[in-house]
Amino acid sequence: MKIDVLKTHGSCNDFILIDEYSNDYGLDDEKRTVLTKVLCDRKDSIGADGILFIQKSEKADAKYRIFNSDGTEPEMCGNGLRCAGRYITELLGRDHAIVETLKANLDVQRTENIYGDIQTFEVLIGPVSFDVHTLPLIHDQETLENKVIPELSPELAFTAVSMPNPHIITLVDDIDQDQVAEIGKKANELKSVFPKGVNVSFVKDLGDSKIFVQTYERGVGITNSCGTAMSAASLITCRLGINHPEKDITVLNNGGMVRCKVNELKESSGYSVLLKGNATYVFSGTVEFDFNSPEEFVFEQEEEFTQEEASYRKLEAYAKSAV
Ligand SMILES: N[C@@H](CCC[C@H](N)C(=O)O)C(=O)O
Repeated sequence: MKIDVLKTHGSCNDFILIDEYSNDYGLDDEKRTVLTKVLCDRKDSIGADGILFIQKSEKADAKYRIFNSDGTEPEMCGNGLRCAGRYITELLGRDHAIVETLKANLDVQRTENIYGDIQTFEVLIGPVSFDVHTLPLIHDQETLENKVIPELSPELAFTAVSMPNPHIITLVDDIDQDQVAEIGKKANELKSVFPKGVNVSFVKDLGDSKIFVQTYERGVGITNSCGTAMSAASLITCRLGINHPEKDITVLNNGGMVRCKVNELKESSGYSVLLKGNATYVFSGTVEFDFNSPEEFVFEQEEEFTQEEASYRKLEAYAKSAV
């Protein structure tokens, strides 16, 4: 069968988008898992951190499901939601859409460019919960805030939060990528504490409402950035009194930069986080795929979005100079 694919990225967290809204490819979850594992392989395939499947919805304008590169399906993906949101709004000919995700229907909206002429979208991340059962995290208290998890590390203090996918966040003076990889891998092997795995982020405060975030993603590994992690990190710095709710926080990462704004929800005394950033198209093409011999797929590239990529390189350079 022939499947149209679109390569996109949000802060260089990259995804292959497959439109099941307009096309009936007859996919079921087993096939989606096979497609994801084969097409996301960076050595012998297109390569990506995950696949975004765009589908029709009975509750919202459209639905998106994200599969991590290892074939697992998480509850949510912030960078992916901006890319899916751009695609859905373009498909529907609008600037705004409500998108169904596994746990909530979320708002996606085109917004002012984050830098130069870069197409920018904002998404409202939630529901947010500090209740350890929502991750889940096996712990003897209801919440874990700025505390050591002895099985993971004797010295790093973590906060656990679901966005609604599971995150633990630690604030450090300097980020050592090898340590992020080591602790991230360990946390995801520690099933007695994190039965469903966890995204692990290290955060450095740069002052002046700026932070740098590096994440080890469940189901992927180290990525250039993770949207829900950057939203969680912004929230945690507000809880620690480093940053402030209702004020833009610039979040730098290895793939560029986004802006987050933490909203305090008066009615529930909870939070949501507004995540603003690029939704960039890289190339489109088709994949000739036979599920009986998945490894023998043939990919043909059709269009390269060179202007978008060139504009994004300028943002990357700016973000590097801002660290
Ligand atoms: N990259 C994402 C998060 C994707 C899901 C994550 N790996 C998980 O398993 O929870 C983002 O931008 O939020």
